[in-house]
This record gives sequence, structure tokens and C-alpha cells, in this order.
Amino acid sequence: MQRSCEICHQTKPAVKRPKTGQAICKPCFYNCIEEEVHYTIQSTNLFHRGETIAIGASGGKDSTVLIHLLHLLNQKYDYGLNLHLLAVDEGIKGYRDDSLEAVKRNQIKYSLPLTIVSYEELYGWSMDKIVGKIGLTNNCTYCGVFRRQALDKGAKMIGAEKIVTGHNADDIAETVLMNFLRGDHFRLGKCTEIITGEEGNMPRYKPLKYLYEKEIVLYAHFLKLDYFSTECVYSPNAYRGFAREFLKELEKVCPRAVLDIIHSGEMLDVNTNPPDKLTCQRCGGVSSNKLCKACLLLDKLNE
Ligand SMILES: Nc1ncnc2c1ncn2[C@@H]1O[C@H](COP(=O)(O)OP(=O)(O)OP(=O)(O)O)[C@@H](O)[C@H]1O
Repeated sequence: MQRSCEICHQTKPAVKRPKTGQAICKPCFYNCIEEEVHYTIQSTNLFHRGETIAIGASGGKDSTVLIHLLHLLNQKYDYGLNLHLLAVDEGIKGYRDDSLEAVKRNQIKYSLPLTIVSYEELYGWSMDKIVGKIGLTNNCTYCGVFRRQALDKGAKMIGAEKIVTGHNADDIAETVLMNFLRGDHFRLGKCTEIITGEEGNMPRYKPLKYLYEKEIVLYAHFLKLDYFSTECVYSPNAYRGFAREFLKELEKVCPRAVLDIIHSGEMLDVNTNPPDKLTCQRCGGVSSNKLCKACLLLDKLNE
């Protein structure tokens, strides 16, 4: 490790940045992370003064760092945003109940309003009940589809213009790999965009899309942020797990690999014509068929 921080040349370095390999002190590390996210927000014109932003708050490290950074940058650079925490309670005992406690503590710490919507309330089914009925096959599909719609519904209740999520650079690079391996050209063309879901009525924004997961963990650890770090008790997404392992191996050899994969995805010119957009005849949500995926899955559960 260097004798002095490679940025300020004054204090002893405390960390070797996973993204750049620079040996830097803690204050310079914080500054790099904060300025990088500020740059991403400014250069992509992500927000506008007066907007209400629903922050998808799961209680995990990424969304906790997202809350911390947006709260800090909103004050420091006077973005003029109304920040609102939005948590979805999927109804998973021993997982989401604990992480929601972290969200509630952060609501108090940052003095931000919090809205919690639950699968039980919205659909009459918690994930615990769903797994009780269908077992551990396909349960992640239910959870993903319901969460997407629950976030939309919660954001509408709040009166938010947009939802921001804590997806980081590793998440996006993994998604590029997965879509490529699956030959899913529609998703491949879309998945690196900082704004997705504009074709629906509640777009998703990803201000952390260039932050490395390792740096998010370090930032949260150094600043002693309050988050919950256990994996979901139900089976993880095996396909994503494979892409994740591959990316981690690649990163050991070449730390830039994560960013390089994102940039490759950004440069791809693939057919991204969306399927025709319809309105679900039952719930009014966005759909590419007569009934949206959430309603179809609910029908299966209620059979
Ligand atoms: N139950 C939830 N309630 C609200 N937002 C959620 C929820 N689950 C996920 N999100 C949003 O989607 C993002 C990506 O979720 P994912 O399930 O990939 O978790 P993750 O990468 O472990 O993120 P985190 O560390 O924030 O939990 C989160 O950062 C958060 O913004």
C-alpha cells in the first residue's frame, strides 16, 4: 500500500479502490463515491427540481447506500427533490420482516416519509403462503412480477413521478451476461439503460449503475450504515448466480471487466422494438396481453 493517499497526498491510505486500484484515504473514498453518483445524475439529467422520487427501500446494502447518497446529494447540491421511501413487504418471515426493521430505522435517521405495501394486502398472498402452495419452483417468478407491480402501485399512492432503485454496476453487468446467454435481444438492448420502463407508467431510475458492489459494501461499512445483509431464505436465482460467479472470476483478473461489460452493452445496436403495449383488462396495469402477468399468476394461485 502507498505511503500517502494517491488523491490528497496527505493522509495514510485506508483502502485500495476495487474499481481503479488507487490507494486512498477514507475521506477521499467517500468523496469519489459521492461525486461519481452526482456526476451520473447530472450528466444524464436524471431528476428535476420539485419531483417526488420513490426510493425502493429493501433494507439491503444497495438501497441503504442509495437512500444515504440521495439524501446527502439532495442537500449538498440542492436538487430540490421530495424523497420518499417505498418498501414492499413480500411476506417472507426471517428475511423481509428483519430488513423492514432496518428501513424503519433509516426512515427515522434521515427523517424521510415511508410507505410500505405488502403482497398480502395487494394480492391476498404473502410469499410464505405462495411457497406453501407451489413449493420452491418458480417462486422467484411470482416474487419478481408481484414486486414490480407493487412498486408501481406504491409509487402511484405516494404521487411519485419516478422510482429509483439500488441496482449497481455488478447487477447490470450480470444482467447483460444473462440476456446475452439467453439470446434475449430485447432485454439485452434495454438492460444497460439508466432509465427503464418508460413504456409503462412508472419509470425506474438507477443512479448507482456505475458503482461497484464492493465499493458500496465498503462505503456502507466505513460509514456504519444500518442495513440488513442476509440472503433471501427462498432459493436464489440460479441463472443469475452463474453469471455472478463468472463475473467475480473475471473481476479478479481484470477489475475493469464489470464496467467494460456495461459499456459493451451500452454500445450494442440491437432490435429493441417493444412488444405491443396493452392495458390489462382486469387490473389496468401495463401488459403485452389481455391480462398482465401478475393477474395470470394470481389466477394460477387461486385455482
Ligand atoms: N422489497 C423491496 N422493497 C422496495 N424496493 C425493493 C425491494 N426489493 C428490491 N427493491 C429495489 O430493487 C433494488 C434491487 O433489488 P435486488 O433484489 O436486486 O436486491 P439487492 O441487489 O440485494 O439490493 P439491496 O441491497 O438494496 O437489497 C434494490 O436496491 C431496491 O431499490
